[in-house]
Amino acid sequence: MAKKYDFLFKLLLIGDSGVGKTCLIIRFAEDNFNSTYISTIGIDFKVKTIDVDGKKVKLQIWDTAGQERFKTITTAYYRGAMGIILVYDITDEKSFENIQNWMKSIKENASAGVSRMLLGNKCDIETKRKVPKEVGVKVRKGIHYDVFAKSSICVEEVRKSLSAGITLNPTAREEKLTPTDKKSSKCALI
Ligand SMILES: Nc1nc2c(ncn2[C@@H]2O[C@H](COP(=O)(O)OP(=O)(O)OP(=O)(O)O)[C@@H](O)[C@H]2O)c(=O)[nH]1
Repeated sequence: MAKKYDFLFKLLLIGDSGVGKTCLIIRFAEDNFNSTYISTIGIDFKVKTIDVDGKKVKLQIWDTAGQERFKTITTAYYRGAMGIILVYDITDEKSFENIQNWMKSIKENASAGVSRMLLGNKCDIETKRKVPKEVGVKVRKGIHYDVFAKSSICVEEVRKSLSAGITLNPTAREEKLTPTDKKSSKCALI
């Protein structure tokens, strides 16, 4: 059977429980939103194929449970990830403070030099914002986005940046993971 993609990338979403990781993935993969909160148990994934420079790039996006009790299961998936997306809720200061702990967890469990992206979710409820936009940018130094899974507009911006951040290595064999070349990308991944 003919292969439907040229490259496969594995991405992982991490962050506190309830920040909206599942909603972001559903918005990204299915362009949908559901306000009912069903906490993720362990780990799940969705697949989305995007076009980058005329190549079909299959993104396998892993959704991890934010709850502490699933940490042993979820950290086992860090190693295989090429990009890790850290998510916090802009209306929840604690979820932003905890980004430091999630970063520590990346250091301990992921491959060295894995690309990272920081997303502040739920910016549709700007009136309840607790984490100033500038703080998010300053703390992480790299590129940072405020998004909302509730609308596809913000998420579309991230999709474009993800595409720009993915650098396809022409010498890599198909189906092999290709590391993001941070120097040459514009780059959503920090
Ligand atoms: N207003 C608003 N609510 C959101 C947004 N994204 C997610 N939510 C809500 O936040 C709640 C939690 O969303 P989830 O995506 O399940 O959160 P999670 O981070 O996957 O949580 P765990 O699976 O427990 O780790 C749900 O009630 C969502 O409807 C958003 O952009 N705006």
